[in-house]
Amino acid sequence: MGTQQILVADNWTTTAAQTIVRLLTDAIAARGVCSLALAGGSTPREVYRLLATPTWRDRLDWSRVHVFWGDERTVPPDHPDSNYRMAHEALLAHVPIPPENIHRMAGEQPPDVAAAAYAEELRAHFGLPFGAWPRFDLILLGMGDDGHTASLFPHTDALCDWEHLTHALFVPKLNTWRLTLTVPTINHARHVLFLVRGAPKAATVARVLEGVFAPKTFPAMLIHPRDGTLTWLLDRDAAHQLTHTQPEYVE
Ligand SMILES: O=C(O)[C@H](O)[C@@H](O)[C@H](O)[C@H](O)COP(=O)(O)O
Repeated sequence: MGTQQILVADNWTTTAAQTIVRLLTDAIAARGVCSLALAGGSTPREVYRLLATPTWRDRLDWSRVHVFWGDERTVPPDHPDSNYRMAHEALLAHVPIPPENIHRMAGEQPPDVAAAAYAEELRAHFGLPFGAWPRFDLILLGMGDDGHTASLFPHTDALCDWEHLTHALFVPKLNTWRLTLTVPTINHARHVLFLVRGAPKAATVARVLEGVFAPKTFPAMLIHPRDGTLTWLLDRDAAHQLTHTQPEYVE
C-alpha cells in the first residue's frame, strides 16, 4: 500500500521545486531515465518558472527527463488555455530537453482520437504489454475548488474508467471536452505530488483530506498510489481549515 504525507511549506514554490528535482534525480539514478507528468492550470506555473532558472535548470539532466501531461484542454498547443503552452512558456522552452522527450496530448484532435493516441504513446514509451499500466516516476496534480484533479471532474464518467490509460470526457460545468489520465494510471505512479495553495482551496483541502469519502463529488479522494507515495504540498492558506490532520511544517 502507498504512503501519504501532508506538507505545509512557507517557501511553497522552492519546496515544490526541491521535491520535484529530488524525486526525478532519484529516478534517473535508479533507472537512467525518468517520466514526469505535468499538471495544468495556474498553480504550478511559478514552480515551472523556478525550475527554468539557471541555478535550478542545471540540477537535472534534462536529456533523461520525459515529460507528459496529466490532462489537457481540447485546444491547439498555441491556445492560451493549453496546458502544453503554459508548460512550454514557463519551463520547456528554457531547459535543454530533447523535443522527442516531450509527449504532448494532442488537444487539437477529436477528443476520443487524442485520448486513444495518447494511450498508445504511453504503451510505446513504457513498453507496456496489453493490460499493463504505466508507472510514472512523478505525476504532478493540482486540485480545483470543486475537488477535481487533472480533468477528473465530479460526477463524470471519467471517474469510473478503470480500464483505459486515458479518457476523453465532456465536462458539463465547463461546456467543453477534456483529456485526462485515468485514476488507475495515476494510482500506478511511483510518486504523486499535489500542488495546492491559496485560501480559496482551503475548504476543499479539508473536505478531501478529512471528510467522509465521497469520490464522485470530490475526485481528488480517488488518488492513492497503490505502491507509491502521495504528497500533498500546501501553503498555510490552503491548510488553514485542517482540523485533525497533523501536517508536517517545512520552511
Ligand atoms: O487543466 C487543468 O486545469 C488542471 O490540470 C486542473 O486539474 C488544475 O490543476 C485545477 O483546475 C487547479 O487549477 P488552478 O491551479 O488554476 O487552481
